Amino acid sequence: MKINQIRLKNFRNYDSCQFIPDPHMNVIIGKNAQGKTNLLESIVLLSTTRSHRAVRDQDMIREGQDFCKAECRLNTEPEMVLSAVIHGKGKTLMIHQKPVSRSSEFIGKLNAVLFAPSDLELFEAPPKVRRRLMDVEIGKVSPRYMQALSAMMKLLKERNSLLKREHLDNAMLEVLDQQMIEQQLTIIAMRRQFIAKMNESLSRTYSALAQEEAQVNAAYHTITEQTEPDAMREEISRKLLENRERDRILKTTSSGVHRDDLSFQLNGRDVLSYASQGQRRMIVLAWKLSLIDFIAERLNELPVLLLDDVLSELDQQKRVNLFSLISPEIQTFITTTEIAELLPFLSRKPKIAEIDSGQIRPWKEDMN
Ligand SMILES: Nc1ncnc2c1ncn2[C@@H]1O[C@H](COP(=O)(O)OP(=O)(O)OP(=O)(O)O)[C@@H](O)[C@H]1O
Repeated sequence: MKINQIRLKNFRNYDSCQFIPDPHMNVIIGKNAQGKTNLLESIVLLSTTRSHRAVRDQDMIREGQDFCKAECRLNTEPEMVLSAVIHGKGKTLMIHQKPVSRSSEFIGKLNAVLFAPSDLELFEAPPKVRRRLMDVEIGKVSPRYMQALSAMMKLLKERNSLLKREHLDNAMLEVLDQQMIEQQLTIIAMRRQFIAKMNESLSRTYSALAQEEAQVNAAYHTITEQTEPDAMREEISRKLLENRERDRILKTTSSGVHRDDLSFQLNGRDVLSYASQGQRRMIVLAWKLSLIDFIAERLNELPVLLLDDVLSELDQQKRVNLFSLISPEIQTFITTTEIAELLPFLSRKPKIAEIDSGQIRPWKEDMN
C-alpha cells in the first residue's frame, strides 16, 4: 500500500498543503516546530481515525479556524480517496467523499506503522495505552475484532450505568454479563494470537537492530489463563459473580478485558525495572518492525512506515542496522532536523521535502 497524495486544509500549522510522496523513501526535513510531526499525524489520523498525540480531535484544527481536513489518495485499484474532516461538533470520515457511518469501515483502508519518540513512554504509561497498542493494530487487520471490541464497550457502558442505579436489576445484569462474556472470548483469543505472532519476530528483530543476542517478549495479561472456550466462559463468569457486590459498591465493572495489560521482558526480566533507555528504544523499534511483518502477513501488503525523529538517539551502527531492516519496497516517511544524519544510511535516493512554518517544498541543497 502506498500513498499517492496527501492534502491538508487548516490542519495544525498548515493553512493548505499538498504533498506527492515518493512510493519508497520520503525524507521530511525542517527545523524544530515547523510541522514535520503534524504531517505524519495527518497520516495517522487517516489510518486510525485518531491522532497519536492530540487529546481532543479539535486540537488538530488550525488556530482561529473552525474545521480541518486531511485527505489522501491511495495507490489501490482504483485509487481510493480517504478524508477526515474535524469540526466543532465532531468528525466526519469519508471514502470517496461519501461519509461512512462507522469508523470500523474506515480503519484499515490505510495501514500505517508509526514510530514516535513518545512511544518510549509505553512501558511506564497506564495500561490503557498498552491496550490501545493491541486494539489499534489488531483493528487494522480485523473488522471482526473492531466489532467485538465496540460491542464489548457498549455492553460495559450499559453494565456500569446499571450498577449506578439505586436498585440493582440482577436479571438484567445477568443478561449483560452473558453477552459480555461472548465478546470477551473473541477479544482475548485475538489479542493472544496477536501477541504470539509478535513474539515470533521480536527477539530476532531486536537482536539485528541492537547487534546483541537477546530474548525480547511481550506478555499478555487478561482475566483468565484458560484457553478452552468453555473453561474461559466459566472463569470469566465466576469472576463477574464474585465481584458483583464490589462492583455494585464501586459502581463500575472491575473485571474484564477492559482491564487487560501487556508487559515486556528483556532476557526474562521486566523491561521497566531492567532495560536501559537505549534498550527500550530498540525494543520499541523492534516492536514496530515486527508490526510491519504482522500486517504484511495478514493483509498481504506492506503498510506505510512513519519514522518521526528516530535518528537523533541512534548511534551510527544502529542507523545502519535500522535501515537494513526496512524493506526497500515499503513506503517510508522519515522526519529529521539534520539531513546529514540520514543520507549516508539510505540505500536509494529519497524524495526530500522541506517544511518551514507549515509550508512544504522540495528541498534545495544549496539553500541549506
Ligand atoms: N492547532 C494548531 N494550530 C496552529 N498551529 C499549531 C496547532 N497545533 C500545533 N501547532 C504548531 O505546530 C508546530 C509544531 O509542529 P510539529 O509538532 O509538527 O513540529 P516538528 O516540525 O515535528 O518539530 P520537532 O522537530 O521539534 O519535533 C508548532 O509551531 C505549533 O505551535
